Amino acid sequence: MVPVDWSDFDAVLFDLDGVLTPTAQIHRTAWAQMFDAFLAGREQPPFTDADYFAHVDGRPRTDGVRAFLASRGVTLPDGEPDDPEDAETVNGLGNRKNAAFNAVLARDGIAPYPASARLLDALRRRGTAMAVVSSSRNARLVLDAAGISDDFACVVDGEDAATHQLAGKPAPDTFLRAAELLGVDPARAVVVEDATSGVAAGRAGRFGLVIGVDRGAGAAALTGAGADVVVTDLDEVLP
Ligand SMILES: O=P(O)(O)OC[C@H]1O[C@@H](O)[C@H](O)[C@@H](O)[C@@H]1O
Repeated sequence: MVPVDWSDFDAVLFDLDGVLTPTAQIHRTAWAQMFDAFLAGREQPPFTDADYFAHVDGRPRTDGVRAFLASRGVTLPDGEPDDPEDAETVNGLGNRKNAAFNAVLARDGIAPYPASARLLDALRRRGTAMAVVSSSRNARLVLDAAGISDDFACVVDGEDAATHQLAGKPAPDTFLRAAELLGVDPARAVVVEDATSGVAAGRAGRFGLVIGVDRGAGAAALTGAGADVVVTDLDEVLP
């Protein structure tokens, strides 16, 4: 157990994919499927888990496409948000990956991590305010599919970030907006993240505590990005 004095905090801001639901794995597989097809045509080695954690994890969709392509020395035009899935543009590649993600979600559904569900229950009983802060434009769909939407007083997702022109993680803007919507001081709020980009966002926003959940990014990388504590599952911080 990692001791967290929950009486020091009024709110908890949870990332979604990889923190509350195992959807990071679905995202990672969908990214690999799309990028591997793209890279094969350019005689480049396949997309690896290390590529995912370093360049894509936690970031808004098109930021992830650009960051990974840049790491391979490839630049594509942005194109338009409604580009077809076969367009060789940043948006086209993102749309292709999104179709793969949604196909798996529709086919398999999703349930929360059991330990995450236990922490949500415990915090709800304590009366702690809770929000979801996700870069994903699919966050509300995933929350509904997992049956946990009602646990959260507010959700700030990729759609909200676009509407309000908020910079994506690793910038702190989406977390700060959630704190504002909840009416809490960031110093009295906890950020829970599995991606180094998200941990860095929590640190940059000067939140009271940043909990890193190691789902593959690695404890050293999460600590290096600014996590105060790193756990492997969320029942380690149950009140
Ligand atoms: O493509 P979406 O659903 O808008 O999601 C964007 C990103 O959302 C983040 O939550 C995931 O960690 C990333 O893997 C994903 O790429």
